[in-house]
Amino acid sequence: MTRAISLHNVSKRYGRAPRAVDRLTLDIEAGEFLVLLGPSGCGKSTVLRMIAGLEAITDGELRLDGQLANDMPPGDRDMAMVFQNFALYPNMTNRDNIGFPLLVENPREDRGPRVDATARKLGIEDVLDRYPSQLSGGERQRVAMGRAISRRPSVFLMDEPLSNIDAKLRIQLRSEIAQLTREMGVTTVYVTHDQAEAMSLGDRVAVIRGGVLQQVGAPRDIYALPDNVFVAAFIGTPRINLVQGFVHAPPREGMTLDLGSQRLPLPEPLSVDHQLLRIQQGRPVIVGLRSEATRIGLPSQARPGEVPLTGTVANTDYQGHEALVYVDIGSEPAVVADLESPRPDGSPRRRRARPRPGVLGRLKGRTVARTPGPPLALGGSPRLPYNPYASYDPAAQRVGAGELVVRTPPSLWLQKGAQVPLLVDLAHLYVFDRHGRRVSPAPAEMLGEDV
Ligand SMILES: Nc1ncnc2c1ncn2[C@@H]1O[C@H](COP(=O)(O)OP(=O)(O)OP(=O)(O)O)[C@@H](O)[C@H]1O
Repeated sequence: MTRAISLHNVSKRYGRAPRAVDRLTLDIEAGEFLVLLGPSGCGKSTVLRMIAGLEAITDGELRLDGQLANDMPPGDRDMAMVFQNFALYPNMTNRDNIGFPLLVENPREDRGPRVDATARKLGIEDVLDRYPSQLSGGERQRVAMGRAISRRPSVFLMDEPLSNIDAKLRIQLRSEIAQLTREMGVTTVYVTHDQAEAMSLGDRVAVIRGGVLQQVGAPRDIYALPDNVFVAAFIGTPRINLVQGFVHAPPREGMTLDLGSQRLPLPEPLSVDHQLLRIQQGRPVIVGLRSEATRIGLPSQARPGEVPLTGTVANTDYQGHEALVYVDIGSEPAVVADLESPRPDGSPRRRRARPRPGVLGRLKGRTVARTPGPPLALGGSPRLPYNPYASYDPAAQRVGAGELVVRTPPSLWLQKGAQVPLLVDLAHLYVFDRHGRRVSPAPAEMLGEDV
């Protein structure tokens, strides 16, 4: 059996603190694999714990298969949880750990066949008679998974189950989890801060920020059409290039996006999306270009839909199969607050090196993190005059200088400071308004479509 989970306007407040989860509405279909994705402290685990019944719901409704379940005891919900720290009983063998939920369910039943079948599924038959301390991290997590699946629950709740495992094994276990849960057809709610994990696992991904649901959809859809700048920045590697801009649309002249020292011309006749940008005339906007939107090429090599820019190579990041070239186009970065909020308890869980906003961005980030509704996009460092010959400043990289990341073949070696011609594919251009909402491609409601 598998069950549908429905959260309607669910909030959680701990004492007098602002809501850790703020009016969350989400319908999870029976058999669906839904990922809750967001930065540390955004409320993902709290949502999971409320679904499990381990945390009381302050406001709103939780329904399981349509039945109100706010006050249903955890034991009656038929859910199994897998945590990041494995949570195995150290003084029990792995066999007993896997069989423990079966023992609780029915002490008289012979657990052997089900434990063996579970272990076979997870490839851990050889370690059943050892203790958890005698296993590697990956094996321990498989035992934890085994304990969760042995009694065939109707829902799996997984809280960062792979975050204590090294990168290579994590990818292997990730595909094992995907296969296992699909085979079993059990509704799964999976919490992670890792967007790559979310994109590869989820039927749908729900992006949360500061306790507020930002967007929910299939991975392809939220990548292609992020509702706001936070979702755009959180999803995708390398991170989307975000720079500050202005819409320049004088009467009887072509429309351009002013990116600082350069302008991006929008080709005539204007597409519907670009026509609608006229509303933003004179207002600051955020221009988003994913790495696949930009390539190095001469204006004469432009394909239909591509427009030229120029830039200066700021840095090259050799990746083996490709190189990421950071090109300074003389624009100002748009810093998105709260992409990587520090863990409140300061514990070292899942730290990843990422460009961090400057002090101003971090301070502003704290104030907007709890802002319900669309996130604010904040300015970066003060604007400096564009100097193509200026030497590369690594500090500028850390605060997210207004550079474009361009993917190139690894054989192309570009020297720092070199001037490069760029071609921007306008099919991959995003524009967000000053509140961070996507305005191009135009959202369905702007086009008068049903949403
Ligand atoms: N028992 C608690 N008492 C008070 N505050 C809490 C409690 N549990 C969580 N919080 C707060 O609620 C907020 C959301 O926490 P939660 O653990 O749900 O976030 P998260 O997105 O799962 O973060 P992480 O990925 O770091 O686990 C945080 O600000 C956290 O400090």
